[in-house]
Amino acid sequence: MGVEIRAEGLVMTYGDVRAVDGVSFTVAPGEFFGLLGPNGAGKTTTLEMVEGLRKPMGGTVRIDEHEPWKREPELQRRMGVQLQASSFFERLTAREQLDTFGALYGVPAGRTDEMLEQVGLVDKADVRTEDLSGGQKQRLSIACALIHDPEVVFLDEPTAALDPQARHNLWDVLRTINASGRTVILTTHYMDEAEVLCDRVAIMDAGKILEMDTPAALVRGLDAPVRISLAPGTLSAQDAQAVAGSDVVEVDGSGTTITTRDASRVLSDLAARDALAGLSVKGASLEDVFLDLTGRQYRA
Ligand SMILES: Nc1ncnc2c1ncn2[C@@H]1O[C@H](COP(=O)(O)OP(=O)(O)OP(=O)(O)O)[C@@H](O)[C@H]1O
Repeated sequence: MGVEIRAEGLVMTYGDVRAVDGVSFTVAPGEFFGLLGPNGAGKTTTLEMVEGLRKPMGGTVRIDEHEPWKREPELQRRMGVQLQASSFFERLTAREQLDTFGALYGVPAGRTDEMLEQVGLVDKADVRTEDLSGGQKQRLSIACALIHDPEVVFLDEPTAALDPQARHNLWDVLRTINASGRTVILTTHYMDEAEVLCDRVAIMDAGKILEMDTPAALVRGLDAPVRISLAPGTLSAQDAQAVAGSDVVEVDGSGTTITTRDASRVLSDLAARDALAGLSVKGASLEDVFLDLTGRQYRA
């Protein structure tokens, strides 16, 4: 279960636009891999080459020993590609969509119920797809991609336009998919999503990968200061300045914030002063890494 993906020097141009400009990465069997980047970074085009929907203009991609653009049936059966919600068959219910996709792959009866259960759509089984909410359509499209129990799953912005509750529900579904050993590749604009789901991420911009590593390693590599906040009245500005290890101190109506590169020293001094009321410690996140690399907020 789980395939290996090797992309080397992938190139795709549209006229003058080098949409993908020499992209290389490897995804290990069972890994959860994220492609991150602002609009137009080249994520979808990269994914389409890996899925075999586009033949690379340069470079190679292999899924195990196969070249995906050749679309060999043996490989197709092992791949699940999340369709855009608009690609559903017209006028069918959620159950009928899944039955139809299942029939195409010759999967055993009963699989539809399993999938409805997995994506939390049992009570919507008999609703026509055009009457489902955006989030429900999104989950149904993932169920359709999984109906034939593929070893690798490709998801292009699976949680786009979902409310926070629906996003979190979908994260659970994606974790379950990956926990069963499948390789998962997803693109996303959401840094928090990548941080919690992905084993490794590649940050792309203008057709190139800028950095690739585990989210934790990327955050560590940033070597960013930590912000330690305390409730109002816990520590005066003067006392906060005197805390061992504190670099910058800000005091306002919401409390005292100490910025430091030596959080353990600051925290042990605060503990010694019995000044820990309302403590919150905030380190850098993947979003800070993204900002640092691209010089801007992600353009979601
Ligand atoms: N079919 C196409 N014809 C011409 N240009 C295209 C085509 N598809 C993509 N592009 C261009 O290639 C670049 C990369 O697009 P791509 O869709 O791969 O980026 P993306 O990172 O997936 O963006 P988004 O986050 O908006 O989906 C963009 O400049 C885009 O305008």
